[in-house]
Amino acid sequence: MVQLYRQGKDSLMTSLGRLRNHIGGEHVEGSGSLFETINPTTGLPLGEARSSLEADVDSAVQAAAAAQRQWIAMPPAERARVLHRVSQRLRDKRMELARLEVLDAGKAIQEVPAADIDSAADCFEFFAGVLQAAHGEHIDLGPSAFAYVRREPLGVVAGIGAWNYPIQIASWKTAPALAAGNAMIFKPSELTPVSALALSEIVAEAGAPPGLMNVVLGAGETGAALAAHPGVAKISLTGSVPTGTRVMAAAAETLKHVTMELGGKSPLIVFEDADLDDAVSAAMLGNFYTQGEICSNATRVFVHRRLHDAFLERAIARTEAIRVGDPLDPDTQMGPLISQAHLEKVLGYVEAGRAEGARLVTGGGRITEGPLASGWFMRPAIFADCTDTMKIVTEEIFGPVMSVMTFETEEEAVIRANATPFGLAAGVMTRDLARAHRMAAALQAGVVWINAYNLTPVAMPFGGSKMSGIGRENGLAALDFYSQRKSVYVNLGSVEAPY
Ligand SMILES: NC(=O)c1ccc[n+]([C@@H]2O[C@H](COP(=O)([O-])OP(=O)(O)OC[C@H]3O[C@@H](n4cnc5c(N)ncnc54)[C@H](O)[C@@H]3O)[C@@H](O)[C@H]2O)c1
Repeated sequence: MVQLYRQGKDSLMTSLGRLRNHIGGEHVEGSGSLFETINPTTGLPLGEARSSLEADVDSAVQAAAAAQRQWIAMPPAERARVLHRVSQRLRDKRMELARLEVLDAGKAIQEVPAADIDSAADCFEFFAGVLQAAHGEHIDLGPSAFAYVRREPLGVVAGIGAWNYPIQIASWKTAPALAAGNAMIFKPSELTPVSALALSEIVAEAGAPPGLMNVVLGAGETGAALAAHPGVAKISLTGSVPTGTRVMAAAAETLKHVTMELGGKSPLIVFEDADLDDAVSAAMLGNFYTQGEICSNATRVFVHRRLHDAFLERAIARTEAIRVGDPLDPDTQMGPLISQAHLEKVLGYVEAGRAEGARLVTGGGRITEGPLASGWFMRPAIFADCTDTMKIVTEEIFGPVMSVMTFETEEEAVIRANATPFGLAAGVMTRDLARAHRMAAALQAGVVWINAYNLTPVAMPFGGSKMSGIGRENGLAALDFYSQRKSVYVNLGSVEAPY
């Protein structure tokens, strides 16, 4: 078999040809219709695959169940070593994998080795480390009884990924799932199917039983088949809120556990005492990293009235200096959006912002000239004079569009920041640490950054509140979402019965 991750050459014209499911250690074609994955830089196909239907998902479930039985029979230290080897192989293949991800997702090569590949490797390393320490409990029930609580795997779990961080999402789900003793069936986004296949090859090469990580390719119908399958004990989805509610409803039919990593419309609050350059840096990271295609992005930037003009001036200058271009060029800071449909959606939001009276102070147009014209490139945009009810301020855009608003008081900032059904993340920029921690407690979000933005070390739990999600990835918390507890009562005396 030609290893997939060796095929990713430097050239933007690379074609990977036919991609196949990875089920039980075999590369097998799905039984549905053909779909293409497009390189967003060129608009040309990067590869094609047949989508997976119920029968394909069923064979993945059988393979995963068999692998899970073998996996859980291996001593924990041996399982931990497999995950360590996955982490090491990810690091060894860092640049090859990064190039594949650039071709498939259009992310700038300047970002991918650290933000995507290292994050994936760090995650396997972290869960390899904690695997042996995932203990149960002992409960003292007096002289003649005790109980213990076993932490047990769920069995076969499924992950469904979004397209913005393909290998990172696959790893953030697979590493804790395997560490907790489960087998994984992962369905990457149909827009970015490549790197999950590379990851599953690496997991197999690292000594996992064949079928411990399976990959089924396809779009919503494949995901729906996973959510409906009675042999799947848990679904972890990274995607939009509408998909999340659909998947959760489907999972309810067979009472599956769920983790939902969904969308957001997160606030960044810049107080009058913040370091101005740091505040602009945080806002840029929270809006323009990965073309603005990040769930936790701070797309509502509340700047204290006194700092507003200076903030805007510096933010505009730095945004106009962003180098948009070929994502394989190490100097490029922003690549193309993921697809033509997504580009049109984002540009539609720019139009909506204008129509509602927000002031477009920079960017916002598609790049229609030169070599970038054939891909899905746009100039990063900033809107000033936004109000809380505008469409650009209330809806997730998932592109490089920053909305800036002003505020006067801390109380006002909290109320306005929380006035959204989303609750993924928030940021606070201030030199006043008492205020920072007051804000952290008051903001309705799964993650709050103080004087930082969008940093996600794998030891820190990540996830959303309100409509942004259920459950947590990363950190020790993730193990709880991939395991179940079994209480065992042990009687040391005689059995007392009233009859
Ligand atoms: N909270 C997080 O950690 C996080 C991280 C990244 C992205 N996201 C969110 O993901 C969204 C962007 O990703 P997207 O456009 O791929 O989202 P999406 O909801 O369109 O698709 C997500 C995944 O769900 C699958 N899917 C679609 N319909 C399905 C169905 N009925 N049943 C099962 N699976 C189905 C898709 O094929 C894809 O693999 C944004 O809203 C973003 O905020 C969240």
